[in-house]
Amino acid sequence: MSQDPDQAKKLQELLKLLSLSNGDTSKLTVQQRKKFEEYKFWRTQPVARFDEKVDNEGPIDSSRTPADIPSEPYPLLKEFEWCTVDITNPQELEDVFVLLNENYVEDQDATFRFNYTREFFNWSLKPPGWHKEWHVGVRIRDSGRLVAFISAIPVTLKVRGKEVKSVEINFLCIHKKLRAKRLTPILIKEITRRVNKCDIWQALYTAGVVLPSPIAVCRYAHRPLNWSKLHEVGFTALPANASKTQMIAKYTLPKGTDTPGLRAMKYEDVDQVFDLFNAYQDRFDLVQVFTKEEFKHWFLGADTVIYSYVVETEGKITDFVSFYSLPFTVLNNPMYKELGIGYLFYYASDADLGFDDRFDPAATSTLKKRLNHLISDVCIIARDLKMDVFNAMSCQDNTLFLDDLKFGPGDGFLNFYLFNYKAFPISGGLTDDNSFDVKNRSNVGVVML
Ligand SMILES: CCCCCCCCCCCCCC(=O)SCCNC(=O)CCNC(=O)[C@H](O)C(C)(C)COP(=O)(O)OP(=O)(O)OC[C@H]1O[C@@H](n2cnc3c(N)ncnc32)[C@H](O)[C@@H]1OP(=O)(O)O
Repeated sequence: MSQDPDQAKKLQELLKLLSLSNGDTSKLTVQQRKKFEEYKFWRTQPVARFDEKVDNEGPIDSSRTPADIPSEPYPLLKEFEWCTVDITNPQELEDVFVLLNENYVEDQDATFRFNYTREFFNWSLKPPGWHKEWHVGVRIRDSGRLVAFISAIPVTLKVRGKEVKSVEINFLCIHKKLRAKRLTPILIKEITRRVNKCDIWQALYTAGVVLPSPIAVCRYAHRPLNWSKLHEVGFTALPANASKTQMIAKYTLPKGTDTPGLRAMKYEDVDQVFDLFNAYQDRFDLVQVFTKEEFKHWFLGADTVIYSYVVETEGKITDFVSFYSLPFTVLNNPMYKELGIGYLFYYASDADLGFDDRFDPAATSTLKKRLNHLISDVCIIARDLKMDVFNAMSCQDNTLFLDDLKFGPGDGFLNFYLFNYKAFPISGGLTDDNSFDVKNRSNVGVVML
């Protein structure tokens, strides 16, 4: 790859964007954070200070009821107006994905963009119990143009065994031209108001940026499925000591899957998979509790977005795995229009369910073997669906297979936050030097889109 300064800068941005670092952690910077007092907005919110000692887990402020919450939206500058985005209306849905596709994440040279689709939004923003009022937008009063968005969906969390009625906040986005104008705090206060009005006081959210205060930190990992294409579009560099042929050989997967009984999940499987899934999730300290209806939505609710598979042996389902698709559009490239990207979502296996302790060496070894096999097959399925890279995080039991299956640690970290809830830290699957913690794994059992 040529290394003129522009090219090098671009490459660096791209690596940051998808965090494909080929396992090179030497350039990792320690995440910078301000002092708590310098977070002008966050210091006013019910969140823990950095390194605050937690005595008891639970709500920070539980003094209010919906009647104490204002009925009117927060004031905005007169050029702007609030809107509730009706994503069942094709034009309004279009407004959201134009905003996100153009402003959510993009490298500076406008070479790549997330290619959010209608199907993706219908799946991610309309789970059972969704509220229209929780799809909050800001429009320019004169033109009606949507320039900011934030969303909440209802979820039930379980934090170390305690159920917490919450929302998940996602897709916060402000048009590039309106950045650094303190619109974010207003959007957050407005969505908080709308959620509080429904008598919900806690939220889960994730961000790459460090805010007060993460309860867990996970790291991205990337498994190239089509190394030549990733290289050709400038996503991944050729290491100095390797040839292209060697890199292609390194990442070549077997021709077909080889787990007997592996097949796409069907509606008829839901009862069995639901029980297996709940039994498996029980091991983690932070999970989302799904109703059966939610389970169907999240795992079977959107063709071409969510892919779910099971392993069935003599009528019994022993394993379940799912991943979702969120491609990048490649702009201005003569050869490629799109990069296919798969994201590991939830999975479950009965491999170690017979053990009392998941860290028992025999339990670890049996689950590790099973997961390596299963996820390797999932990578093959993803490759056959024309995905070019497969992403996973260091959460769940993923550290048991990430290194073995050639997932390279990314430059990106994801911080997990709870709003208005104090909790002891939860391990995110990382050691002190930020490599994957194979021994202790992670106790984060929630996967955020
Ligand atoms: C009970 C119900 C509760 C519901 C609410 C729960 C909380 C939900 C919280 C939201 C969860 C979102 C989950 C996701 O969707 S994370 C995804 C975030 N989106 C993107 O990265 C897309 C591209 N970026 C943008 O659109 C903008 O850069 C954003 C909107 C991110 C910031 O725009 P801008 O750069 O123009 O900033 P500002 O001048 O308006 O505002 C500056 C203030 O905002 C604080 N800031 C910056 N980034 C984030 C961030 N990602 N979460 C929370 N706070 C953030 C910052 O520390 C500062 O506060 P303080 O340092 O002075 O204190």
